[in-house]
Amino acid sequence: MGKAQKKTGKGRLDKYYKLAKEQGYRARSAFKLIQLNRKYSFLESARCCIDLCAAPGGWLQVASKYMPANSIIVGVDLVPIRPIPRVVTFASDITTTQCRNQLRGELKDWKADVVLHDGAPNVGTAWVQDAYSQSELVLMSLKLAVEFLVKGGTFVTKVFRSADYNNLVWVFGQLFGKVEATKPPSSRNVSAEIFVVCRDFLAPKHVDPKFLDPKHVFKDLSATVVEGAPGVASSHTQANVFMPEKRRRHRDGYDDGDYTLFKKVGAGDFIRSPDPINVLGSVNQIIFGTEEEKGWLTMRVTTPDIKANCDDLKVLGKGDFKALLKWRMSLREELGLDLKTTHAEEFTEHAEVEEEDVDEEVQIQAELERLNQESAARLKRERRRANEIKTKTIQRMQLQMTAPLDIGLEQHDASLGFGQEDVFDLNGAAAAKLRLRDGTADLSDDDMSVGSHRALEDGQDDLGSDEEQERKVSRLESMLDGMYGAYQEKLRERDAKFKVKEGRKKGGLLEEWNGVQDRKDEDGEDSDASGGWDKMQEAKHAGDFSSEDESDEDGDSASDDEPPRKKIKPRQKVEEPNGVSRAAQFWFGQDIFQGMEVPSETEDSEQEGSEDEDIAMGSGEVSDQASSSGSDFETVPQDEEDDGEDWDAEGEDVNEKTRQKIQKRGLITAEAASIAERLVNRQTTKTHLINDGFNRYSLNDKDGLPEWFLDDEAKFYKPNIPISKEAVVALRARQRALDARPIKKIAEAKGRKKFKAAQRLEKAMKKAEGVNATSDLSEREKARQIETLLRKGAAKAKKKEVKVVVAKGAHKGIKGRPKGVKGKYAMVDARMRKEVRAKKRKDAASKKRKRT
Ligand SMILES: C[S@@+](CC[C@H](N)C(=O)[O-])C[C@H]1O[C@@H](n2cnc3c(N)ncnc32)[C@H](O)[C@@H]1O
Repeated sequence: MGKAQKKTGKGRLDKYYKLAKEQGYRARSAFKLIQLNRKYSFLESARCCIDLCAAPGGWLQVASKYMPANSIIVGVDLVPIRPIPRVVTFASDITTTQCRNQLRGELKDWKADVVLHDGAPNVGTAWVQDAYSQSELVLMSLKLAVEFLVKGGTFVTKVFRSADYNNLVWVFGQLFGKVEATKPPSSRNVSAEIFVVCRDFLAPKHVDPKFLDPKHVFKDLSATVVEGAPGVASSHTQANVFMPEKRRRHRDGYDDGDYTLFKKVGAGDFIRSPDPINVLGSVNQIIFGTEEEKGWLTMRVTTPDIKANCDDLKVLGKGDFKALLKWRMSLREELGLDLKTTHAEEFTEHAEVEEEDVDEEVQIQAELERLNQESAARLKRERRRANEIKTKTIQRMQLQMTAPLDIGLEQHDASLGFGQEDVFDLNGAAAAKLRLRDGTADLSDDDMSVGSHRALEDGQDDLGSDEEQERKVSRLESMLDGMYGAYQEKLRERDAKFKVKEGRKKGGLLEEWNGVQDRKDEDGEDSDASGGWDKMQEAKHAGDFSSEDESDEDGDSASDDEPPRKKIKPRQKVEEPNGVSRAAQFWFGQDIFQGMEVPSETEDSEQEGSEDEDIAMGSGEVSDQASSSGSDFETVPQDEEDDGEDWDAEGEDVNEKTRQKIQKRGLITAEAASIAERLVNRQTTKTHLINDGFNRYSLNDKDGLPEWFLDDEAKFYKPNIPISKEAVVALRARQRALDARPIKKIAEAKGRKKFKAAQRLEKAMKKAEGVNATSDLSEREKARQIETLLRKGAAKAKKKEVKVVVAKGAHKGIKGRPKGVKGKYAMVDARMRKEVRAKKRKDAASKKRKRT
């Protein structure tokens, strides 16, 4: 079996649909006749053709094209057909004598060579029009064919593979010499339709009227109709009300009578029927006709929803059917047809009565059990509450509703538990300790957080000791750091800017002006850690503090002569007068190097002269340059830790990188640009800048402070450097110029657009060639079609908008296109969004759990 095709949506717009559009046919069904004619060639030789059920006129168009000129073509349909050249049409019901008379009027005494019938009952429109089933329609068309066909003529009809099929073919066989059933390629596989081509009409002088009487032809099938009566639906017609979407069309054709009869059932029948599902699946409406049924309408159980559901069962969804069945159950209980459901309370009462009989011991046992259960439930509740609080706290943090600092202050935050008490409520901790010692701790496992557990485990430890306190604090700190990490992670996910900032920080591209900083700042490792104070101290120890003014002078004069950017030089290492850096001195000063000659760094240094200025605008740094002049200061021995800090082998590289970046990109912050401007205009000097570096922000001791606190400080606790209007304007102008430059992506997008346009045009050209090669079209028609194709090819195909329809209210349970919705649509479930979000949340939570 071939792959099932969709009969709705995109499946409908298949190759033949497009071909029909391209070739100007009104319906894709035109290709069915083309293909049938290709196989049996009945049109070319025909002089008169009757098309029964011809609207919108696809078959008529084909007939007019393939039949010789001046032939007679008559089309009939219930609905009017737009005029077609050389074709006579009228609107009529082919099952009526009026139609027969009209045909007679059109043909006069002519006989038709071909009678075509492609009729299908208009399911879902007027019930009257659907009074005949497909098979009956076929028999009616055969009746007309028998009357109007010439001897040897051809009758082509559509038949659905149903139980009637064989009977119909038998009748055809009685009237025609050759009867063949075929399914043209353009007929969809999903459709049960089949075409029967009856050739060589025998034109008997007398046709037994029974051959054309549905009652006789479909006689043995009448039982099915009886089966379809309300309340006793046949298994064939019964719909699976609980899984309507899974219902499949039977391969042997339409369900008989399923679309031709509008069935009603009395509410009484539904309530009393032993098989309510069958009733619901086979009727369209439940009515309240009798007095008894009308009485049910006023009952409380018969809600307005139930009444509305009864009105049209075909539009109901699963929930509505369930409601109807529940309603039926309630009514049956009321009517005494079913026993009332025994309620739980009744059982309880019963149990209580019995309890009086059981002896005291059992009662105590039960009481104990109850208490146990109660306490277990209480514990569970508390645990849940603690979890909720914890989740909320984290959520609030993620939503930036809580500063991380607040978490520590939330004394009742169960998630932080005992450790928190230790830090913020020492009395509480002491009391807990006492309780533990006295053995009066009445805390159950669940009453304690992680912290308290640990406290219990370390029961013997002295909680009041400083070490213990420190341990607790550090535990809390690490917990907070962990939470902060999670919070930052979230921030990073959400905020692209944050990512960029962090990246810059890591890359050592500090953009803000932070005053004079020590060398380590440049590494981006311990930014601000020692501040200007350390720098000053360092300079002092290095013995260059006294020479500052001197170097200032040099610096100033240099800045006077040249623009500041030229003056930017790689950072120099602080050197001792003997040419060895202080760090190297310390290193080689260790015992192990005793007696060895200390190498001179100046030899290897690429730097030229120590008096060079060291102004790094891009990084917002102005660093002092140690003078090489002799020192009047006593060198204070450094402790070992200092050594590590001062050892800055990569410092020069980083500075070089910064310098290169500035050279490449220029000054990128308004602060840096303003300072540069002031330097150029001699409004400030290097000395001033250095002095400005010693401010209240530079002398902060940041050791041991938590990361989140330092992050916050870095954002808000920093000097406010004045920026000039001109600097801002200049930077903006540069940014605008950058923005205006065509970027690679735009160029790529343009290229793609061009490429697609070329592709479209090429496709249109190919189609046009196809049209040109068709022999069926006149030159004029060809020209018109080619023009349309090329026009369409040149235009960009518009993306069709998809309308989203929520499957609730009136749309609930609807299959197929909802009312009033045109074009493409997507049916969505109202719950779906919530469920998808909940699933995402759960997945994320479980992932996180796995990670930790
Ligand atoms: C599939 S369409 C026919 C398409 C047509 N062969 C074409 O190519 O355009 C079926 C047609 O049967 C018509 N029909 C159904 N019952 C009819 C009846 N009793 N009398 C006349 N036409 C009827 C419908 O109005 C509908 O237009």
